[in-house]
Amino acid sequence: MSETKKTDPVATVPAQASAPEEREVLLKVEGLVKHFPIRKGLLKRQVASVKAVDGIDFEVRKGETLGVVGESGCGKSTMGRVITRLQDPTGGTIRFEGKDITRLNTAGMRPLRRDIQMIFQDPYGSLNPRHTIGSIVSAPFRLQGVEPEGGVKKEVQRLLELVGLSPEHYNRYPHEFSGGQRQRIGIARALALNPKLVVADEPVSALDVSIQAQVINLLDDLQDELGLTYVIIAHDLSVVRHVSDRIAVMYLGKIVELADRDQLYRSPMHPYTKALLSAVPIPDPKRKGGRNERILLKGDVPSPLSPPSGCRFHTRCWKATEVCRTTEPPLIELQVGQQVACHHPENFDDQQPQDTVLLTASEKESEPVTEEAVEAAPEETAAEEAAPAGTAAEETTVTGETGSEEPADGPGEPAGDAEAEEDAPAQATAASDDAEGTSEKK
Ligand SMILES: Nc1ncnc2c1ncn2[C@@H]1O[C@H](COP(=O)(O)OP(=O)(O)OP(=O)(O)O)[C@@H](O)[C@H]1O
Repeated sequence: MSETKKTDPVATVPAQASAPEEREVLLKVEGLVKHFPIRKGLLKRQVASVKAVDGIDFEVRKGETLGVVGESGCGKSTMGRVITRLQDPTGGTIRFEGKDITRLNTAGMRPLRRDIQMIFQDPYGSLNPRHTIGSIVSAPFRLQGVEPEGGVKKEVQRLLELVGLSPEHYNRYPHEFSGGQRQRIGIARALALNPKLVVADEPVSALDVSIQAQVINLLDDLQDELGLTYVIIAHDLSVVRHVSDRIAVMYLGKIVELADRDQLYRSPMHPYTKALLSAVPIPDPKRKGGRNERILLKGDVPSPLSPPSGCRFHTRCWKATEVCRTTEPPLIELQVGQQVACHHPENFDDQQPQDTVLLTASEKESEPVTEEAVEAAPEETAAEEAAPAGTAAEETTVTGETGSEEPADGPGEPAGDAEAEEDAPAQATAASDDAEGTSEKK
């Protein structure tokens, strides 16, 4: 963890020797694209595609935590599954420790399955109820043919202790545990093979708020102890706040802002980031004076089937002008440690100062309002977790690449994706605990 985290109340961690930006790059993603084809008719002709991830670039350095946030449907989970190669990308490249892993097949990925692990959202669905905890946590050893020193049982018991469970839980079954404990079991399984990169997809969103901090703190402690690198996906900025070194904000398949955690919270540059942040409760009322307005994002996230032209956020942005409608802003580093894709950023010089006339729609769109006004209409905050209207589910039948029909509000199962089945069969069936240390989402 970086030095910046020392001040966090929930994360008291020792400072690392080197600053995050000096550490070696572990994962590098360039131009990453994942489109899901939509097929219709008897011949299953492709008629459109869901642009879940639509050209994103980022890197993750050894020992750091990258938080990824955004509203539901913006492509976070898809990004997570593609970078772990549970799903194949449609385009772009993924490099892990300098090696191009974008097109590796199952056999090629096999040794890397030890190094790259995923923790999923649902601690209830991800553990096979018929298997004992010992069998679940030892699955990665079986699958990789690894015999730990001292034997599998001893190692599994050590892992259980590491995640705060008792070694005596070895012979118990998942239903005997609470949600938080089950997520700990999932974490123990993910850590079994001593991975270098852990991608955690909404690791606490299915848990009680009171338990969330404990699990996040556990991940944080484990990172220090084991030198792990994390990508933590969350829809809520307050979840990633305490553990992230840097945060990427996604909107409709794009990264709109990627910045050091403190910079992002102190002076967000993308209006969307500002809106998301304005909905995060401030725990310290003394600091409230600094931020007493919330931004109510009106309307829903547009459909990823046909995202808006230019800047994808322009249909909901209160600052949008003509250039936003016509020209996509590139993600550029406007300030050291802060990349933004916006023509009219907040807290920085306007990038298109000549373009001053607001789009008519923008004038009516989201706007800063006072806390009092928000309290009168709390249901419209940016943090709202409503499913995006106009997603594939509502508009048409979405078929995965197998041609199998699946609802678009929950289509993220690797098993519904032919590519995933072909190239990562172990992960596609992870719910049965037979995955190589991973667990199934939802
Ligand atoms: N297998 C699939 N087939 C078709 N569309 C899909 C598939 N998986 C995801 N999508 C669509 O891709 C878009 C992005 O989904 P994704 O789950 O990645 O978003 P998210 O930001 O993680 O949202 P959430 O927080 O709700 O999981 C959504 O519109 C979703 O319906």
